[in-house]
Amino acid sequence: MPANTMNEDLKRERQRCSFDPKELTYLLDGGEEKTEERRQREKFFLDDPELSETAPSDYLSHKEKYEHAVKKACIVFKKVQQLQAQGKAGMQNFREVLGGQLGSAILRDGNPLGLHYVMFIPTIMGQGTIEQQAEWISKAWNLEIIGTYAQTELGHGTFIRGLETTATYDPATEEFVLNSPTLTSYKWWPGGLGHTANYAVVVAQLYSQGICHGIHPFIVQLRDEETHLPMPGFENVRIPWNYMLMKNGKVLKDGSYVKSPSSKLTYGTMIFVRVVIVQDAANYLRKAVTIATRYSAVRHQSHIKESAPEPQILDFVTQQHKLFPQLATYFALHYSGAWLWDMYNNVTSELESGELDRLPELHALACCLKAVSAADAAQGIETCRLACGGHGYMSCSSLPITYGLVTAMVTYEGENTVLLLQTARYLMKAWQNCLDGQPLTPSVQYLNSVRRSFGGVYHKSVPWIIASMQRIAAGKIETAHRHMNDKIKRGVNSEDAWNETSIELVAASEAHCKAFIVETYYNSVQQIVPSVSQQLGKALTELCELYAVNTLLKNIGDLLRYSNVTTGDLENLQRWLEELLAAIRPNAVGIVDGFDINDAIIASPLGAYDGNVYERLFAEVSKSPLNAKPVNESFHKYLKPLLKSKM
Ligand SMILES: CCCCC/C=C\C/C=C\C/C=C\C/C=C\C/C=C\CCCCC(=O)SCCNC(=O)CCNC(=O)[C@H](O)C(C)(C)COP(=O)(O)OP(=O)(O)OC[C@H]1O[C@@H](n2cnc3c(N)ncnc32)[C@H](O)[C@@H]1OP(=O)(O)O
Ligand SMILES: Cc1cc2nc3c(=O)[nH]c(=O)nc-3n(C[C@H](O)[C@H](O)[C@H](O)COP(=O)(O)OP(=O)(O)OC[C@H]3O[C@@H](n4cnc5c(N)ncnc54)[C@H](O)[C@@H]3O)c2cc1C
Repeated sequence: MPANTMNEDLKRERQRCSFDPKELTYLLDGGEEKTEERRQREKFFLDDPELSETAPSDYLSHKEKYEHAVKKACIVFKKVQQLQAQGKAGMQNFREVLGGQLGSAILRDGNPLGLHYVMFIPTIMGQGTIEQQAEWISKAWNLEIIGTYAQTELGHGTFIRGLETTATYDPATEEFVLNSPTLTSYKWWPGGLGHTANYAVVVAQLYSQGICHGIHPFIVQLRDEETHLPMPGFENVRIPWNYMLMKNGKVLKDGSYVKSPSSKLTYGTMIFVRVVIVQDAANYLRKAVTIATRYSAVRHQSHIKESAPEPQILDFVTQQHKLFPQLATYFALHYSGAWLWDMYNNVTSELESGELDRLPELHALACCLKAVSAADAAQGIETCRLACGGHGYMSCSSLPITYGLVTAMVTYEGENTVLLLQTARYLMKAWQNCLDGQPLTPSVQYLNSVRRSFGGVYHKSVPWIIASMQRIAAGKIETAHRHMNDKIKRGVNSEDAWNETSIELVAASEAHCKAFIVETYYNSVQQIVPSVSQQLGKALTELCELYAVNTLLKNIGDLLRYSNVTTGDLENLQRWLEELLAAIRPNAVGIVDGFDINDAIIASPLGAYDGNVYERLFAEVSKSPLNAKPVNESFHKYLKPLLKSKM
């Protein structure tokens, strides 16, 4: 590949961008100094020859991939320790390196230590007493032990009250006896459980004095700390009394049970991970849209005008309509994720002082935001793959693997439909409160105002769109509530009525979440615009408008059903969408440059900063061991005899 050449199209794109991409980078990182720190950190990891790929891991066997990942995870851990020793690694850096964008670039096929950091340690922090934290956290931070989070069983993942593993307290020995007596009670899915972890937080049904007290977390040793040989299986495994994490519910030594202030505090780690997922989903989407946008600026094909040269595919308006909403969705999820992270931290500190009032609202928002961000990011990444035509299908484009990682988010940490139904429970209660004139929590306040006014004359503004989306959400909430109650009035019991109404309940929950995202995104941009250059402010505003208009237009049916919008208004919205695509077009490459994603993290010949797409693609396929010899052995072994036998 010619050294230091920059693709001419990308050069031109960069010249025509109306703002300085560096300003966007600093904004997203939280300041120039933070950008510099991040870049240094990335360099520290990515320039390490032991961490850089010699050959793509696609060509390794399953076993080799695992061993490769463990080796790299250990190198990463040692490097994090070095940073910590220099006072350069805070919690956020830890997250970024062990998971997140940087981590997933280094550990492309997954991080064997991921669950240790994202669930094992947070569970001990959230569910352990001070003494238990003192005992386990430092061991875990220093990797003297490796943990995982073993909740899901072969038979139950969603319905955790149905878990079959039991932990029965024996006051005679002051021990718990753990049992997974059936095939369906086998712990199944926990990350790192197979070969990496030697400890786990095991979620089991607590029995004491003959009474079942529901699910609780226990620390269980899985493997010998020296030999790593597995401990005997889950049949009558005895663990000491203080291995039950007892910050919330507890068993006293005599076997009496002390209830937690809320049984749902046991579910705290799941809320934490759902919050993290919103941010992660956004980051994966921005990587995919960076790849697809740069590629679309470099790729020329077909004609807009027969008389003109083949255009950049980014000039097709349909291509813009595929990609620019994904750019905007990144920002929408980024700001909603940041908002949720703040709320999570505030509510968590309230919980520490015994205040539980805001837990239901946090749970309702974390559930729907996790569901919508995972689904939208997955769909957005798939759209980016499709937007790259055949080359997007190649595994070296990084788009298929990115989609694979994000589509898993739809299922883990609470399957999306199930989580949307959790939010719907909250919304049904909120609507009843609204009807009864009871106070509403901030995220559902809009129900009151929407109930008072059904209409609202179209004007070309995001606040009008927010009001329309809230109207749709309130309409769907009201419809689901009414239909469910009609069934109950007709004699259907409430559980069956819930199930029979669940399609509408899920739709209500999604609509509520989308309205929340648009409003949060808009408020965030309103706050940012005065502090940035006029050019960047304009670009950020256009993206926010695009997200709002596009989201509303995707719900035309709902808009017609729940508001007094006219077909003329819809035409205006369509025109506005097209104007925004045209306005964003000159800045598209500048925006993805502003994400400042290192080429090694992009890891795609289609999306590198220099735009040398074809040269990089060629270099990539040359790495395949299949292409090392001109004739593969299978020709002599199978094809040739077959060809001969036909002659
Ligand atoms: C220490 C810091 C470390 C920093 C991090 C450092 C490094 C990190 C390294 C890397 C990270 C980087 C990236 C990580 C990104 C992604 C994560 C990667 C991997 C994750 C792998 C996934 C792991 C898993 O999947 S673990 C298993 C998860 N399982 C689930 O989620 C199960 C889903 N099911 C449930 O949650 C529940 O069963 C349920 C569906 C909610 C139903 O529960 P149930 O008890 O039946 O409740 P019910 O419906 O009857 O409702 C009762 C009542 O309770 C309320 N409720 C329910 N849940 C909660 C909750 N969580 N909180 C509060 N309240 C809750 C519910 O609304 C009801 O209320 P009401 O009666 O209506 O009032
Ligand atoms: C990549 C990956 C990593 C994972 N890591 C871990 C881990 O580290 N630790 C751990 O403990 N677990 C882990 N899991 C398990 C994960 O949390 C569960 O798979 C997830 O919670 C979904 O549960 P399930 O598999 O039982 O799905 P199911 O509940 O069986 O879902 C199947 C279908 O049933 C529907 N359904 C189920 N219940 C309802 C309902 N009440 N109402 C309406 N529809 C319903 C769902 O919507 C879905 O369509 C992981 C899973 C994956 C895929």
